[in-house]
Amino acid sequence: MSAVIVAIDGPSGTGKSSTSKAVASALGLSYLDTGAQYRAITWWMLTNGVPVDDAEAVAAASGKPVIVSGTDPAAPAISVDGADASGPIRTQEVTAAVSAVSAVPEVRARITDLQRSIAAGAAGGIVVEGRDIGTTVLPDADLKVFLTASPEARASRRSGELKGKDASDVSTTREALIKRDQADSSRKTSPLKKADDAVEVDTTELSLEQVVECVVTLVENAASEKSREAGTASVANEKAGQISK
Ligand SMILES: Nc1ncnc2c1ncn2[C@@H]1O[C@H](COP(=O)(O)OP(=O)(O)O)[C@@H](O)[C@H]1O
Ligand SMILES: Nc1ccn([C@H]2C[C@H](O)[C@@H](COP(=O)(O)OP(=O)(O)O)O2)c(=O)n1
Repeated sequence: MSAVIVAIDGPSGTGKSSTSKAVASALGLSYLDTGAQYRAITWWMLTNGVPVDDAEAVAAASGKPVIVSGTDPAAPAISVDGADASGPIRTQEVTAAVSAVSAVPEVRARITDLQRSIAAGAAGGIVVEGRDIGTTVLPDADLKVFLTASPEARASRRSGELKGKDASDVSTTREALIKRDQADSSRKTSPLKKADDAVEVDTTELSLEQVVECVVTLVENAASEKSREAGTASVANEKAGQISK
């Protein structure tokens, strides 16, 4: 299969991470979780005493942390200043602060550069998941998928991950999700938005396996289209070469 670049965007709990990892593993592609990068920079701000609601302070510190992302879908990894950050970036404290930090333009510029260089270095192709991959980070991606699901489905999936949950957890999770969606969709710089040329997949009534199957087919079709175009372009170049001789 040709080295395809796949962008998977959508709000929280639509299945981006699970789908992207499974699709990348099935097709031998690299994988990048861009939400983990925004969580990592947020965690660094919190642990270094930067007031996360002060956009100027966040902007001034945005170049300091060294964030390194792994791209193996079977072993997602992220470190900050050399320390493994995969556990700490999933705390409630980070989740509550990440929308504010990721709305700061200097933070986005820095993380976007990092994402583009990782994608450019993935010689065998990559699945990149986030909020603005199709619209801003990789607007020339070979395939763009926008996952959606009802707020109820997303909240019940997310609260299903919590330990010792009770009935009130679903509604609390639902409120927190909706608040984060609103913040992520209404920020000025690169908001959460479906790209015009993205394929929208509503996952509300689908199992994870069905979503993975659907996206694998979309990627395979995009890869065939890409190699067909490359073939057509090389024939055209050959012809142009013969004409110019
Ligand atoms: N189609 C689906 N049906 C049921 N559960 C799902 C589906 N897709 C994902 N999940 C589950 O929902 C939770 C959130 O999925 P995740 O991939 O982390 O979403 P996102 O990355 O969009 O926030 C995970 O526990 C995952 O296993
Ligand atoms: N490309 C991206 C990815 C994530 N973000 C921000 C906005 C999100 O609320 C946070 C966290 O993203 P993450 O994908 O980890 O969130 P969930 O898995 O949905 O909880 O990061 C972003 O602004 N742009």
